[in-house]
Amino acid sequence: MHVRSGSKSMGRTCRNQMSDMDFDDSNRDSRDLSSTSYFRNLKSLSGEKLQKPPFARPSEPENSVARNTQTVLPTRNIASHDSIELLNTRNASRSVQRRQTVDAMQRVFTMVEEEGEKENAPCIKDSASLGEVQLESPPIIGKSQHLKSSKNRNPDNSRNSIDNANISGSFTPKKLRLEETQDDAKEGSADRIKVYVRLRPMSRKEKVAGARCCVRELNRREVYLTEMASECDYLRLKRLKGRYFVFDGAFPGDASQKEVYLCSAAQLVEGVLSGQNSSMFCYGATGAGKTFTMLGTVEEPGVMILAIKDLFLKLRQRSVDQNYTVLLSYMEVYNETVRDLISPGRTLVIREDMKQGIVVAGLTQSRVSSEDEVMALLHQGNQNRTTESTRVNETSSRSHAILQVMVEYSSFVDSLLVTRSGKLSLIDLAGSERALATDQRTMRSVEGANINRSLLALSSCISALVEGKKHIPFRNSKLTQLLKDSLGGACQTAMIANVSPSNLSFGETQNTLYWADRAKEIGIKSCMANEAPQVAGLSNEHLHLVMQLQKENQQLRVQVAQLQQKVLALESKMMAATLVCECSSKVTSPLAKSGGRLIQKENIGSSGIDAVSSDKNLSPCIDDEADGVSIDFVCTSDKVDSWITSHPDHVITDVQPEMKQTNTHLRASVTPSIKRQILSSPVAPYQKLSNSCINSMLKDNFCRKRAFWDMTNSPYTKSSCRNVRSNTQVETPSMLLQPGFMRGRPSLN
Ligand SMILES: Nc1ncnc2c1ncn2[C@@H]1O[C@H](COP(=O)(O)OP(=O)(O)OP(=O)(O)O)[C@@H](O)[C@H]1O
Repeated sequence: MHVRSGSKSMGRTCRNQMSDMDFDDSNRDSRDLSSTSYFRNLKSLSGEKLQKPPFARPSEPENSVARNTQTVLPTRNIASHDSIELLNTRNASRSVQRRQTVDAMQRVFTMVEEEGEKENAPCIKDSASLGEVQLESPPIIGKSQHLKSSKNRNPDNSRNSIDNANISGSFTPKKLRLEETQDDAKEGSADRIKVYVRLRPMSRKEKVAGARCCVRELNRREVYLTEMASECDYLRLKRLKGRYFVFDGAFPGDASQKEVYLCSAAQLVEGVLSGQNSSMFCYGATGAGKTFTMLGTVEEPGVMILAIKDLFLKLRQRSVDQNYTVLLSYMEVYNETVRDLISPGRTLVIREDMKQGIVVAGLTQSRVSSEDEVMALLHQGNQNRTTESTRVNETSSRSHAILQVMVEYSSFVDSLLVTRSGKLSLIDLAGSERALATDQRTMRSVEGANINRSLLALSSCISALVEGKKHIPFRNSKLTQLLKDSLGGACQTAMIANVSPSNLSFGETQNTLYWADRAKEIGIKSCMANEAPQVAGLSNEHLHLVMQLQKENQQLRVQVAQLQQKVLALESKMMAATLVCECSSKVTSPLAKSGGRLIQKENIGSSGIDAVSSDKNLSPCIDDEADGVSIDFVCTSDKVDSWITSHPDHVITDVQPEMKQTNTHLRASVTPSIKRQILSSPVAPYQKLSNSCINSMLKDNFCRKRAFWDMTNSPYTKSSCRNVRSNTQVETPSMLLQPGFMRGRPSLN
């Protein structure tokens, strides 16, 4: 009930405004009229080309018509006139009234055509600002574009709507602004919300129902709304009511999606790329074309898709080394709850953060790197979005959908490397709808009530912002809470008001245009760009060098991290192996006791080295062999043969002449008992070796086992392991400096 009365009150406001425009014949002599505006009204009321009425007086010369116009319809200086209002000749008889109307139309028609030839100025001058598409200004109605050219007109505008009413030849002055000039629009648009209107084509359903067009787009900025009964029905002209609205842009039914995007949202994408927050939302009655504008279809993608494509294109062009991050989130406000559309689940909570502004806690932020990924996420989100068939729209959105794209990238600005970040919010609001008295309280009507409630809250916020109130009731609904940044913050904001052209939706269209007109007055705070210069005072060349070095540094960091990981892995393996060896040298394996072979894994011979160190006679080194205990030892070369003969069962795996050729390095696979014999017996065939011999042998062995140290320029590198031996005598390779590495390593002296 509250909702309905609210929307009714809005309607009443508009109706009252309309009734204010009724003519009053008693003011006839004192009224003013801007002849050009009057002409425009007549034109717009009477279609493409105003026909001369059949009962006009053709014999009357044109100059006398113009003179008469000056007399009957005194024309003030155009610059001093912002609006016109035609008053109703209530007391005049019907025939007189009709005659007056027709006379006035004819006179003004002639006069304005003369004026138009003199002025002949283009209507839209700033089409270059629309990007690639140079919007022309097709004159929808005759030469009304002539009327737009005067810069002197209406210098102190803040509201741009024009009210008029019945056309009966009676006029009364009304202080309403006629229009903004292009320059005014440019100046004023910097610090206020930009508002656009988009008409959709008449639907098949409306055509079947015999609907007529009640709203027209004029010269890409103005919209004329009229309740006309028939465009050619002059008999009823007196009853016609109409109103002009001037916006930042107006799109007719046949405007393409690209045109709409370039004119309205492309500059928001630019804003985001320059480090600002931008947002855009579509507002209007159900079935007016909001979702079509925002999402569009596969053949005709809407603003969301075009903006994302544009964003990625520009990011690739502008970011240094493709260094950019794009995060995307998609949510809906359904029945006053916020839901994640990418990962649907629990309802989300809105929080207000001092730094970040409005934040939705727990909302998924997906990192995306291409348009295709965004499309996939959008598709996924739209499948989760709540849409239902309603009386008016077969695929009616039952929720407000909000797509947020966070961007961060680095680029060069005036030889400075700058990192910028911005947020783009694209919002497809659910449509307001009229609940009928006969409607049952179904889920649809509950949804409708919630939608209307949030839109009512939005209109309250708009009113409060326009009136400059201290308290803005953003907290009245989830939608307004989420839109707080867009409406009342430092954010570039654009609104597209979608309207149906059908006279069957006159009330909704009037309402939408009214609120769109009000929204135009909402100021926005100046937006500070979120940008951080990285290096100051360097030439371009140096900056490139810095970038290159940063990149190399990054790569090296990755490599170092990878190597560190490898080192740590090896270190842990070595420590484990050391422990196993130490245990095996102290405790006799049960396998050995049973005469079997002891298997030692990862044995690098530390126990053998220990034995040598303690014994000083031998230099055995126990190695890991899969099928036995391997022992390395050195004996004098002349004893090798006799040792081999006396131990025929033991396989000699390696015989190498030792450095000085006097000793031979032997490796034998032996049983543990023989190994003990070798280790404990100081007698031949083992030769007592000097420390230097042992060291050199150990170094050889050590090197062979640890070939991966080659990369560290180890002086122990053998030619067999590595082709190049380093000349640099580095005692300890850099990688060995890893903490804990030395613990398991034998002393080399
Ligand atoms: N500019 C347009 N050109 C062609 N078709 C349009 C246009 N605008 C809207 N339509 C069509 O009108 C119908 C209703 O549009 P849409 O679903 O976008 O309305 P809506 O405002 O989002 O409604 P609701 O608020 O109920 O979700 C759709 O079939 C859509 O294809």
